[in-house]
Amino acid sequence: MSAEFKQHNNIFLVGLMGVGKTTIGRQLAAALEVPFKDSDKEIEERTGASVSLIFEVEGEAGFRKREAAMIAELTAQKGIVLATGGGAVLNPENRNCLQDRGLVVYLHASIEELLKRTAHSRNRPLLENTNPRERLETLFNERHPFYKSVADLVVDTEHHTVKQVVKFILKRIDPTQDL
Ligand SMILES: Nc1ncnc2c1ncn2[C@@H]1O[C@H](COP(=O)(O)OP(=O)(O)OP(=O)(O)O)[C@@H](O)[C@H]1O
Ligand SMILES: O=C(O)C1=C[C@@H](O)[C@@H](O)[C@H](O)C1
Ligand SMILES: [Mg+2]
Repeated sequence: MSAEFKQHNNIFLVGLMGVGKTTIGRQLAAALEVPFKDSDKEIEERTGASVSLIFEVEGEAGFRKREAAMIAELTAQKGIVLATGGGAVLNPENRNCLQDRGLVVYLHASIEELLKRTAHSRNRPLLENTNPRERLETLFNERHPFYKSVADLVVDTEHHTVKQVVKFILKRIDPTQDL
């Protein structure tokens, strides 16, 4: 069984908006029969406001503060699958929490694919009122090194189905599992 997983029994998913953290995280948690947590959703529940509204009222800096507190709290738990916010890796303390407390999986897809997946999305304030392709490219260039630096495993979600990705991660946790 993978050492990073065994110590805390946690899986943390990182990657850009639309890459599949929530979709894959839910299915992975169901397969492992453990709770699924979504950092963005936990922040919304705690605050009583959508991510978009938090950005509007408190700015990105206000959101990042709430996110750092939430990442510290959630990664302190054991036995969860956590979908992090796309920008969580920007903060060095978040990166330490993720690296030290679970198996970190970087989900990856091309900008082209992410554009398609986020085309009709709401509640992604960083893609509003902007050229989404340019914005995603900038975010990718800025964040890819951070995603890579925290990741124990990188998985392509563009050329594999959700089911295949889940199976791949499960195998990595426990290679002896017959899936
Ligand atoms: N192979 C795949 N893996 C993951 N998602 C896929 C795949 N193929 C298609 N999708 C679709 O892509 C979308 C991914 O969105 P999802 O909300 O899971 O991403 P996210 O990483 O959580 O984004 P955000 O950071 O904005 O919360 C979903 O609509 C999902 O059905
Ligand atoms: O990529 C980002 O910076 C973000 C991604 C979302 O998950 C949310 O956390 C928020 O919209 C910011
Ligand atoms: Mg999500």
